[in-house]
Amino acid sequence: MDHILAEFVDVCKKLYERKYVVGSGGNVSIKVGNLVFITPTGHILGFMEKEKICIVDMDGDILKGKPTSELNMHLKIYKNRKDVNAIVHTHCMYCTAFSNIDKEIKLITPEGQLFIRKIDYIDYYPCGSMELAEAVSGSEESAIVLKNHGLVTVGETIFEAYLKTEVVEELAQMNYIIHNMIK
Ligand SMILES: C[C@H](O)[C@@H](O)[C@@H](O)C(=O)COP(=O)(O)O
Ligand SMILES: [Zn+2]
Repeated sequence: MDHILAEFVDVCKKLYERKYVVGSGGNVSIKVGNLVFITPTGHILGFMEKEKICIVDMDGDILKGKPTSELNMHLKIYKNRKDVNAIVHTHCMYCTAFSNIDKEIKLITPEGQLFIRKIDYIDYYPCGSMELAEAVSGSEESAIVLKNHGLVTVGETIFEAYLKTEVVEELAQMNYIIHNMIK
């Protein structure tokens, strides 16, 4: 378990380092059996420590700490998708910018084709709301862009969910560059 939590912390720090989140934005979770290990609300991912990781059971009972305000979103995704054991939510700037103008991100790179079957797009719902949780957990895709908010990627492992965040944000950047080159 210790090494799993160490990987969790590493991913949180990398998300912050790569500027996929700033401030206390973003949240991460992993499901191990009936338990969900999840980031605390209002915490800066760049300073995550194992001891700060919250624990919630799949019924939503909080066993440790004060979990993210997006707890319902994480739990609903786990309940709806048995193939998912890890969730990464970030505020990737290029993805979010594309969502603001309702422009789809084309899967133009080999990684995009290989790792991202399709990107789902959902409307804006208030952060932490049950509406947001319902909308995101209703997707069958592994990359979901939240309008004017950010990105959620899911995977069997935390590294798979993390990798998809990197790939989708790179796709968004590449789309942006190409769009501006042909102007
Ligand atoms: C406004 C919130 O920061 C929202 O963006 C939320 O989705 C988020 O990313 C961080 O919220 P927590 O600190 O509660 O995890
Ligand atoms: Zn957010």
